[in-house]
Amino acid sequence: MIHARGLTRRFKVKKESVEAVRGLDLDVERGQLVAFLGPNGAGKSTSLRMLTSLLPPTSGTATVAGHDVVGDPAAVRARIGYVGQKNSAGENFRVRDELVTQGRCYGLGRAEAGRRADEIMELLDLTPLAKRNPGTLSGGQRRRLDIAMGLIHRPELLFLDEPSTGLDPQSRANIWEHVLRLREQHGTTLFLTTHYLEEADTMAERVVIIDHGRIIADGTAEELKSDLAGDRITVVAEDAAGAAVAAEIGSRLGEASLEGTTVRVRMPNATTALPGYLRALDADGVKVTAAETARPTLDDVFLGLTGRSLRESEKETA
Ligand SMILES: Nc1ncnc2c1ncn2[C@@H]1O[C@H](COP(=O)(O)OP(=O)(O)OP(=O)(O)O)[C@@H](O)[C@H]1O
Repeated sequence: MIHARGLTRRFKVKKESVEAVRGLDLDVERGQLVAFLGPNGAGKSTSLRMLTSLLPPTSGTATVAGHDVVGDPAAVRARIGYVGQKNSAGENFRVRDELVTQGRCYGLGRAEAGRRADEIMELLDLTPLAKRNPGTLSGGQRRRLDIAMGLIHRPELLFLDEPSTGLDPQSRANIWEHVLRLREQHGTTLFLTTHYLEEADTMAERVVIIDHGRIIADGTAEELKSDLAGDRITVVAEDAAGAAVAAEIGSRLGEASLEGTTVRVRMPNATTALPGYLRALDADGVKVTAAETARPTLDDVFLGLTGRSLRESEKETA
């Protein structure tokens, strides 16, 4: 459904050249749900704009829904939907009329556009809101309308740029419910960017992480976490001397780091390793005041790969 090779985009800013995307290689099969993650300025939107044929690449190629984004952008656009970060519906018409107008823009006849609007409102639970003006909808309802606008022409592939940003947790969950339903009922391929690591972790079957314009990780959330981050044991020793011994013993089990009286050890299978570790500490006379194990998060994956936290990078560049 998506095949990109060496996709690159440079921007000229004054006399400087900014390499927003550097040689993106990506294959997405039909029906996949891919979350595209990365800090601000990593190149997510630029990649999306190239894949949706809105922005020509500086170099490289991409075939999307069977057509070349540069050679045949109209064919690409007819087969994909794109839901950007900004609202796509205006405020002049009622919800149903907005959808019908959008359908007409895609070349549907009046009756067909009406049928399709009704169908899509049903799918996204917008039917009770058909006569409302978009300006009066809640954030979550408005976002569902944006998604409906992107689906009016039955695209095989839907790009969503930050579909749940700015919504409260309940509305976010509701958007996800609808996105998953879309995939289940229609087999739509979904490619979305999100800032919410937990959402990408639990909802997407594949996570692609981009940083400084390059893909640095690609796999299921589980694969990335066990290959690139590992579990973590944290123990707090009673004093610094004990912590130093705990770090030394920990380094035999995995990658140990010491901060004050806290020792963190990264390793596979922390829960089964913990009892043995605590026994070894006890045998060496180290007094432990707290101990816990944690499964890694996608943020740990990013930290392991770049030495930066995704959340910190977000704050720095925000
Ligand atoms: N039209 C443009 N002109 C100049 N530089 C640009 C342009 N568009 C993007 N860039 C630069 O390219 C880099 C990648 O930007 P992009 O918007 O793709 O990142 P992003 O990962 O989508 O970020 P965000 O999460 O903030 O949306 C940034 O350094 C940005 O400043």
